[in-house]
Amino acid sequence: MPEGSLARGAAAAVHVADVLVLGAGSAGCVIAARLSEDPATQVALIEAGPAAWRDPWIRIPAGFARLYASGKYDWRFHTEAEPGLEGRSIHWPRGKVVGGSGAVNGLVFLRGSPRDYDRWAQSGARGWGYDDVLPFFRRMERWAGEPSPERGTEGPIHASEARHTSPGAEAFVAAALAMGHKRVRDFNGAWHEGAGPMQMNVKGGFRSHSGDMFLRPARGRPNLRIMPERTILRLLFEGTRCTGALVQGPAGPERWEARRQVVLSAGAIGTPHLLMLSGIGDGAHLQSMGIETRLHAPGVGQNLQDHFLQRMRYRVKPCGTVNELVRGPMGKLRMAARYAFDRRGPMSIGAAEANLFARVLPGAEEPDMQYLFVNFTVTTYDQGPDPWPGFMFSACQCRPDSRGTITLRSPDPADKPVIRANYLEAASDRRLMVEGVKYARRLAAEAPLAALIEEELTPGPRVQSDEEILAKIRQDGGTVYHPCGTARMGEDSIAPVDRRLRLKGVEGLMVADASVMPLIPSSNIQPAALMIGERAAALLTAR
Ligand SMILES: Cc1cc2nc3c(=O)[nH]c(=O)nc-3n(C[C@H](O)[C@H](O)[C@H](O)COP(=O)(O)OP(=O)(O)OC[C@H]3O[C@@H](n4cnc5c(N)ncnc54)[C@H](O)[C@@H]3O)c2cc1C
Repeated sequence: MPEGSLARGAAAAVHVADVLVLGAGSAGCVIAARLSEDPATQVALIEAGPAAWRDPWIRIPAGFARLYASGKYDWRFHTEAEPGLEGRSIHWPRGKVVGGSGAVNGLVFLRGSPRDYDRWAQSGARGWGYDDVLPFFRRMERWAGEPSPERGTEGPIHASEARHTSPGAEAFVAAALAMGHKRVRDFNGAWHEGAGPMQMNVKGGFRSHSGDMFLRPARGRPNLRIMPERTILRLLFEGTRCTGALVQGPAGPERWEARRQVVLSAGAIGTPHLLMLSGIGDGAHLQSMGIETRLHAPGVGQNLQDHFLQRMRYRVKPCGTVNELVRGPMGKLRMAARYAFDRRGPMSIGAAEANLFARVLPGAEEPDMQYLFVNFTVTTYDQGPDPWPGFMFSACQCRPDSRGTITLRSPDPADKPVIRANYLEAASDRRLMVEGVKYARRLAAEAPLAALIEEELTPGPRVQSDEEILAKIRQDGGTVYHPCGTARMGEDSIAPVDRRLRLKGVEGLMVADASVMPLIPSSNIQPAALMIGERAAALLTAR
């Protein structure tokens, strides 16, 4: 196999562990921490990014926007020119740091709907229905709200309702109630339709992520080696058994060997990329890249799903939006002082402050759109909040039908893979997005919001017909950063991974991250990635 431009130096230093976890992201940190609870199991965890658990911009919830704009800890992926978006290429940030995307994400902590997991089971991931996965959702979380059989209270990831509600967020929820929605008591409970304050993975005003909450407390264990700043180049094999990985370390190439098990947790982009670099993927594609096919697995890199969104941006009357608060040093100082005083205020909020799940299409049997309220507007994140009072909410399709692909650009591990999201390819997605914008306008016209809004900035008042709305969505729509499904579980012959997370046709290789999701959950997907990490650890320890 070609090693590419990343591999330098001559002989690789050899390291051995019982279990080798590849990728210290949301799922990988859970797996390494859980497996190393057994002192007899030697665990090694390999990660490309640094161990920056105490970086204040990771810890402060509002820091996500700064990390996003700066590109710090980001793999900086981009899609190809998207045909459905007038040829625009979309930035796909992915965490490159211990904690992975969970260390840089927007902290929205929603599992999706119980039905999502029943659909997983129906699609061929038997044993992953809601009743099967619920114990693992409960195991990883520590919910600070009202106790319920659906919620865990003893896990490492802290979850709570937003510690701050702005007048805009209150108006958003009130407008949804005026439309006839119910106020949701627990968005991670049995049924989640309606509106309410956002749940976030926050502990005492700080981000609670698996790098910090699972891995950091485990780092003193003599049987756990955490190896940051190492790029995995490809997997190693003996016959049909995966035996380890070739890694580019700070001082040269390293061979990491697993006596018992390799767990690939490099995320929805990294996992299929590494599989293909290792000769596991569609044979014709691998051949076209000059890579010898070890296993013809045409499902690797297929079935890519993501949540697409359209932002509804508003210029509003002065009402305590972040746009107003950050204007001038005094505003910033006040926000910082408030946060320093009691860890509340706008800096305690991640990507959204309030939420609505709604049925938009006539006859829908369950919510098909998610609306996320944000107490600021940006034209682009790198410019920061707009210079006028403003807030926005995103209309996100819960379960898109369009499917994308991840393929190789070259056999060189240093070359980023080719990402095609194929947003809006399915006619059903186009229709729902258009209806989603129209529904958002009805919400904005309800008295509590209408009293604050001065002007719709995006899509804008000139955009009225369905054709105009769709054209605007193609020009302006974006992503909630939830790629998944690129090495899906299933029983059919195309699904690369079985329901025990084993890569089919290879021994000793488990895949455990967002890539195994057969179908995208209806809302933000990190809780599901954490749940997969818990389940993977349980599958490995129950041998
Ligand atoms: C900007 C942003 C905002 C988001 N907002 C939210 C949100 O608010 N709520 C929510 O639920 N979800 C959100 N998400 C999505 C969520 O964070 C991810 O879906 C989830 O963290 C994925 O977990 P994972 O374990 O599959 O992969 P990741 O957490 O991405 O972990 C993969 C790890 O593998 C490492 N890796 C990959 N390739 C290699 C290699 N070759 N060598 C060494 N290491 C490698 C990566 O560096 C990374 O640490 C967001 C994501 C982003 C990027």
